Amino acid sequence: MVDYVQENNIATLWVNNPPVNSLSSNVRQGIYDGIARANDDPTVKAIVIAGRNRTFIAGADIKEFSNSDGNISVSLVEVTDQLENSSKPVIAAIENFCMGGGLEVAISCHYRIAHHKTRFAFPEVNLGILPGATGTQRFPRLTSLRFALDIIPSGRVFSAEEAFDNSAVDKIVDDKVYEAALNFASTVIDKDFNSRRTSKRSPPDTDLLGDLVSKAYVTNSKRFKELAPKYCIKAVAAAAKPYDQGLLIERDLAFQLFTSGQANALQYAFFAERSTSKWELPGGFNWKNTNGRPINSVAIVGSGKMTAGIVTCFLRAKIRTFVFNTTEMANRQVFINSMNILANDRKKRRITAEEYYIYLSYFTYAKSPKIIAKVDAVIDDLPQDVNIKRDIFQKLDRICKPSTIFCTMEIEKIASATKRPKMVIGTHFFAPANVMRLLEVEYGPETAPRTVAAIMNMGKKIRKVSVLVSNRTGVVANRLMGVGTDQAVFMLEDGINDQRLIDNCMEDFGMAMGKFKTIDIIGMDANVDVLRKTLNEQGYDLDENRNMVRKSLNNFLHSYTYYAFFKYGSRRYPLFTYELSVLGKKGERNGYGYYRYTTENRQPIYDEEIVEILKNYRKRMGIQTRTFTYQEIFERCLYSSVNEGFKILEEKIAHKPQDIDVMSLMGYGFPRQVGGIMKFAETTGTERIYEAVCRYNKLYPDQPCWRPSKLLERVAKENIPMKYWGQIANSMSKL
Ligand SMILES: CCCCCCC/C=C/C(=O)SCCNC(=O)CCNC(=O)[C@H](O)C(C)(C)COP(=O)(O)OP(=O)(O)OC[C@H]1O[C@@H](n2cnc3c(N)ncnc32)[C@H](O)[C@@H]1OP(=O)(O)O
Repeated sequence: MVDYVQENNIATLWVNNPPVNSLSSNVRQGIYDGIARANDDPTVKAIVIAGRNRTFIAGADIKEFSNSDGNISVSLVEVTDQLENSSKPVIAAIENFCMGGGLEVAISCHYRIAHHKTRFAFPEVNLGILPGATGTQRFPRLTSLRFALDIIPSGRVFSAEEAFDNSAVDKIVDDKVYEAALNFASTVIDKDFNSRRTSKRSPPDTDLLGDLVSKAYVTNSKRFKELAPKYCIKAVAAAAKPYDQGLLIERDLAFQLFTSGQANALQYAFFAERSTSKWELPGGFNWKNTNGRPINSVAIVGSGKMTAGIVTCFLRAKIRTFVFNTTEMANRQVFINSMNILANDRKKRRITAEEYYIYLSYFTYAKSPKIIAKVDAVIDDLPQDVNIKRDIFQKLDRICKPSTIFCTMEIEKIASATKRPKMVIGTHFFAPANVMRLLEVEYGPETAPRTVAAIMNMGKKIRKVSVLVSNRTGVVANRLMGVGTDQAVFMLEDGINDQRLIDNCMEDFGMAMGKFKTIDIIGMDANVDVLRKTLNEQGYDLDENRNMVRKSLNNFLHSYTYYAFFKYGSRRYPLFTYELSVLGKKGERNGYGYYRYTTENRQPIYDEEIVEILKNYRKRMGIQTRTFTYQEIFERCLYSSVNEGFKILEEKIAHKPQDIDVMSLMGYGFPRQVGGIMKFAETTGTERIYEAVCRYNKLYPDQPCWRPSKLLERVAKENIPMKYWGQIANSMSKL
């Protein structure tokens, strides 16, 4: 784990713990013992600490936080103290990742040499903790309170150049960092390095503490539903005190965070996100035993609201991207929109000017389908008309090379229209595609495992978190969270006179956005399209029937029929959204939705008109209003999604609860500090949720989302821990 190598009078401690050299217990012990050995050896005059696997250290071993292997070794605090107190100078040779505990190790050394491409960060805040191995005390002393208050509460990654500018590293090299560190070590041998002991210093800007702390509170306020950002600020502020006092404050705050449920949920989310790439198919094919051809070129066919967002994902990954539309104007518009997205990235310094031009050079117009004949994948962005899609994909089937994969959301309909059903798969991007990291990948009954492998690898290449699901009815993430949205609409219809009440309840819980604000952002049309499609599949024409009713608005009999129609058999549908859309409300896009929006300010404004429309609607529908408790709002919006999540598992649409959690976190702004909708179920208690689901099922028999999932029932009754839910679902007979 840590190799000790001596060359002339310099000892090197090589940290070797692939893939990212995390500071597991053996590594900590290895560094500690290595420093002691070098200090005891009179032939050693200086020590270099470096990382094998072409990286320094990416931090503490996160797995050990919740799952200690029982191996008692030194703590990271003891390691950092041991490094600083070394009687011989210690030089850190830093490359690739220097994060969290790795950065705490580096700043406890006496000198730091870094490769110019190193990525530095204190990402602890994203795991619900703080740099509790003296990082909050040493970092501001080495750099400044200003820089530490920028870096530690935000967790943002910073470059070697920024590190150098803020005195976090002493030298940057373009190549061979280890050799540079050895050379540097030979220049400091026998020199006094006492002033290099970080804990002995004071931050250079303690006089500015008040202003800096206030600024940090303002900058990070959006994340204050999480405890860690606030605690990070408090801990860094304590660096203005004498070191020992500051350290006590750091320990106290770190302990509180470590034992909080939020830290547990955030660390769970870290691994859940990574677990989605370990996909499995029912036949035993999986990410390990299946290879897919690399996707080096794609064609996006058609253009809509999301096209430019999707295109830029591929451009940023340097994948040749063809945009194929029948009109030159449509192609040009996609190019302009993509250019605008990249220009914004450049403005915000997410990419350099050079990268901007390189990325754009991967864009190509395709005026004729022949130009895209050799692409590795075609992505469907055509209008929602299945006949148009089938027609175009039939043509492409004849033109494209046999290995070209077709990505569409209409898997079965396109598969049956082509001679390559094995090469047809679903890819669902979430809007805005250039920002949202979730990619839902859907396999159909005939999709080949190697097609799945190719598209899952493509997802990784374009930096998406790809979740594999089986194709049944539409987008799985929408199904998961959509049931909660329907509940919100029903409660509004049934008596809540202020949409903000439901939205505030969800935002207080930590959702990025309330249910009605989400409908407005996604767009009324998109929401209504789902409803229209569902009813159409059952032979019911939503618009035709509404027109019929409109002609006789005050006719009670007709209204009653309308209501009965919409209950459609015994099922209730969230029609108020449709009602608003018919009145011309499109959501944020045209400024009118459940809220109002102005062109200057896209913040939702409460719209009293909604209550008036509601009152008329209720009258027409014969709805008797009633009151709602906060608890009912909370339970109906969230527990309905939990029940749906269990159904998605038992129907084998998703493979494991982590996949469902990632969909809720990355597709719908579920609070990360709760871990995801399934983790929420575990924390709340499945028994409690099951009881509520059964209760609502009795109360609302016209809402099928409350039929209790068999899996939830079993898990609740037998009190089964979450780690077995996927296994149990897989062992249940297919529904
Ligand atoms: C009073 C108590 C005092 C104790 C104080 C302790 C203070 C210190 C705390 C910490 O250091 S917390 C950890 C801080 N570091 C991080 O959060 C970094 C996490 N890792 C990443 O962000 C990324 O992995 C990366 C380093 C940027 C690399 O990204 P890349 O996309 O290249 O690879 P990944 O797929 O993300 O990871 C590969 C592989 O490695 C596993 N892994 C990564 N980091 C860790 C880690 N810190 N601990 C354990 N495992 C880690 C990751 O899960 C992947 O594994 P597999 O999924 O492939 O099995």
